[in-house]
Amino acid sequence: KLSRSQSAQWFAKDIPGPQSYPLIGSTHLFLGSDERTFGVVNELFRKYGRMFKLSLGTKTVLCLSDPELIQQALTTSSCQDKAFFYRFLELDYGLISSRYTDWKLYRKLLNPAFNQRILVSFISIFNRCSETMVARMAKEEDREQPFDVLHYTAQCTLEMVCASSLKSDITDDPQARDVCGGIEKMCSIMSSRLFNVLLYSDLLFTMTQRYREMQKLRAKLERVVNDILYGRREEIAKQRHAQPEDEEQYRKPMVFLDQLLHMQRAGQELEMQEIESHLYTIIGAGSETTANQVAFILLMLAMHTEVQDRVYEEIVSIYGAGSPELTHETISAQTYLERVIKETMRLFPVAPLIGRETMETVRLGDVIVPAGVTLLINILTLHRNKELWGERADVFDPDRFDPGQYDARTQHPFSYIPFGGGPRNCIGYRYGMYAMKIIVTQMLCKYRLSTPLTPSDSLGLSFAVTLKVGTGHRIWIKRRA
Ligand code: HEM
Repeated sequence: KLSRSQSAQWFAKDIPGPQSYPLIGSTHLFLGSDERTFGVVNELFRKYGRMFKLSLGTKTVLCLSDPELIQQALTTSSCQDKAFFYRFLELDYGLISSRYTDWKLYRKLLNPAFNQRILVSFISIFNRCSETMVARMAKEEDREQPFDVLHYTAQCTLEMVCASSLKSDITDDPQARDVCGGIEKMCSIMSSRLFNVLLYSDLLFTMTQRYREMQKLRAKLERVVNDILYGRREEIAKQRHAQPEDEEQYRKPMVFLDQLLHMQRAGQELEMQEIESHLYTIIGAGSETTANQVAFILLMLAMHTEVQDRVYEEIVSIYGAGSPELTHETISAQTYLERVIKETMRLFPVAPLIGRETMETVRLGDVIVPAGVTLLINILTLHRNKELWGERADVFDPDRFDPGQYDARTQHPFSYIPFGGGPRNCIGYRYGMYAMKIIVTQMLCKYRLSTPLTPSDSLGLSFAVTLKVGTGHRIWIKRRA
């Protein structure tokens, strides 16, 4: 009888892939800087196309590039466990990493916290946080050296998530400001384990300097999160004491933290460890992704000033001059901005690598895949595949998403998945779209953006859970008349 890893290797014997050696697999290919490693990964996806196998230590990873296979992997119920490397996030109970069986209940109970009515009620919060961010940026006006706009968007999106989903105002809190850089650094340490087989062992990892650094960063984050969590818990207890909740009130959708604190499993509240895991997940997933994505959007607008002018014209035509009055209706009317966001997410999807694990034998295309095999999807190379996006796949062209040009009948639905796909897609995609639209609108109302970077420059992309740029999202800002 074959062991799980032997049967995983055996089924893949005829599938093409790079040279692999005992114990290390193909990880020798990934030595060097993060930028080089990500470059090699992307090159492999481009070279092998449809499907190839990659051995990471003793793990067999099936890499998928074909939208049909990706759709199967993301939607089939027996592929809904997360890949082994999500364990490195150390968020075992949060939505992103949890086991499929636990996840089903979590997702069902947390979905209402992202319903349309709750999101619309966040617009004023997002607007206030964006205005604060733009006001902070005044010190960068007309500077000779460009600055990395990510520093500002990271603080802004963290404040947004805390104020909306966690009901906690952390504006200008120095502890919280520290946390932004901390989350970014933690992501970089966690993702560095993926292509370094020596760090798969928790024991070896705990002996490294990176681990110690991670513990320190986590302790800082814990202080902020605990203040929020225990503060809100006490408030709810006081409210309950003053006015006990009736059945109807209890069933009303609440914001994320309240929904979590009311969540019950078999009549019992969740363990504190589970609640904390959910909180870290939502803070990381909600702020890191949106901050990086919006930084890419601002960089693209700075690079393509004709596109920026069109977005600005649309803003003026909807809001007139002066401070914009943002509502669900006006934001929905910003259709050109939406195309710009979609096109940026095509070229620079901030969650570029996602993975699943087969839970039982499953057929993917013409291959029978046993249980325990990791499936890896590279959203960045999928979105730049010339067979799916044409010869100009690498060119930034928001009109690609003009409803007159975009043909949903010929474009495979899984050729564009910036928010993932299937049941474990992004729970916050509408939240993220609102937040990004509002930040960009506030930025462009006040500033005209430019950058020394050009479309032909290499941005030095790398993977650190989210997509990173070596050059930084460097822009200049000039106040509009
Ligand atoms: C531009 C913004 C965003 C992008 C590009 C993005 C992207 C993604 C992707 C690709 C996934 C799937 C991960 C996988 O398959 O393993 C995901 C999942 C998730 N995202 Fe987002 N996300 C964004 C914003 C947000 C926001 C604002 C929140 C919350 C406030 C959020 C919370 C989550 C959660 C909790 C999951 C796990 C869902 C589950 O498995 O049930 N994301 N996101």
